[in-house]
Amino acid sequence: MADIQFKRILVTGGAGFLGSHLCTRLVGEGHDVICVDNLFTGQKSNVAHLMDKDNFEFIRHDIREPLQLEGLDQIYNLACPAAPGHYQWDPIGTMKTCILGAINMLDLAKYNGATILQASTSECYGDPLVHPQTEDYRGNVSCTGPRACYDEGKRAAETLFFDHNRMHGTKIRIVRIFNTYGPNLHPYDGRVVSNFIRQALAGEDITIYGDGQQTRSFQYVDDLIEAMIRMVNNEDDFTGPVNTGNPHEFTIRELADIVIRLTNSESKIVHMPAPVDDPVMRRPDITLAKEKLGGWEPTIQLEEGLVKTIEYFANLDLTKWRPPTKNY
Ligand SMILES: O=c1ccn([C@@H]2O[C@H](COP(=O)(O)OP(=O)(O)O[C@H]3OC[C@@H](O)[C@H](O)[C@H]3O)[C@@H](O)[C@H]2O)c(=O)[nH]1
Repeated sequence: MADIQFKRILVTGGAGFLGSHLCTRLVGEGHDVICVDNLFTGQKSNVAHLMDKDNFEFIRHDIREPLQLEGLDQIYNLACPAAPGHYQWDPIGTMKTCILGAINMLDLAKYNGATILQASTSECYGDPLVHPQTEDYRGNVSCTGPRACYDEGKRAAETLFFDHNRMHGTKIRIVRIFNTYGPNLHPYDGRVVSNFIRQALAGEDITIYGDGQQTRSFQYVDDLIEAMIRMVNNEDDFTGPVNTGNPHEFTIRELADIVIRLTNSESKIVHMPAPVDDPVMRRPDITLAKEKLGGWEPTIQLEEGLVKTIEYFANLDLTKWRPPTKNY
């Protein structure tokens, strides 16, 4: 029998920010891609350019419900609202997506003998007391605060992945994704990069929450997609968890100044109250990713990535976009 080069790959959250980039890349490589999304924060327009391809299929489905599919080789489990405002809008629903979604997709992976990747998060480290964050740091996470539905949901999903692996031998991969940005971010996503760019382009006030001295490390989406693909296809059965992020760290005030400069905006900066449990600093240690993922490291630095993202936002017709919730 001829060796089949292309794989059948399920991407949950495939119409979302990250999922749409992943689907585009996998379809372009000739794989048979099934995109599942409930379209809560995902958008059909993100995958519109794939709809007429023979090797792409879109299914509107919520992974909190079981899904039966045959012949899968790989699953990328990306489905979950990721912006704090939107994941806190229905916190019980978010936790169900993390936990029931993980169980349903793990069972599907087991049934198919597929390798499954979990999109985990730097939020597993909570408001970290270790800096930069290494994978063996167990985190400083509130289990009762408003972020817990996501932080603890994602932590529980990691637990389920490892238990499935230990109980059933399911082939698992876990990446902990640090703040990521790029085209296809929802204009009303509510996270800092999309907010600042949207505000700057419209000449509206730039909303810094708190004093702006908190830090984040911003990864351009293409670098993340490369890391995820290398992770799923690694032949050492390296499960992770592995950090993927860009270790260059910026204060939120610095980000605001860069966005204002790159957009030639006349927007003013205003300060608003800091969200509860907002992490004070965040930066990935990517030593493990470099070692295990064939020397992977980010190739696109902040200004270059922001220019591409600003260009995307400048061409959006905002009258065609509906905020997923009022929290943006
Ligand atoms: O308009 C805004 C939005 C956000 N911010 C601040 O910018 C920082 C980053 O906030 P974001 O909402 O973009 O993202 P966070 O880092 O808080 O959470 C993210 O972390 C990693 C991912 O897993 C998730 O996508 C998300 O939870 C925070 O300090 C936030 O308070 C602003 O100052 N103004």
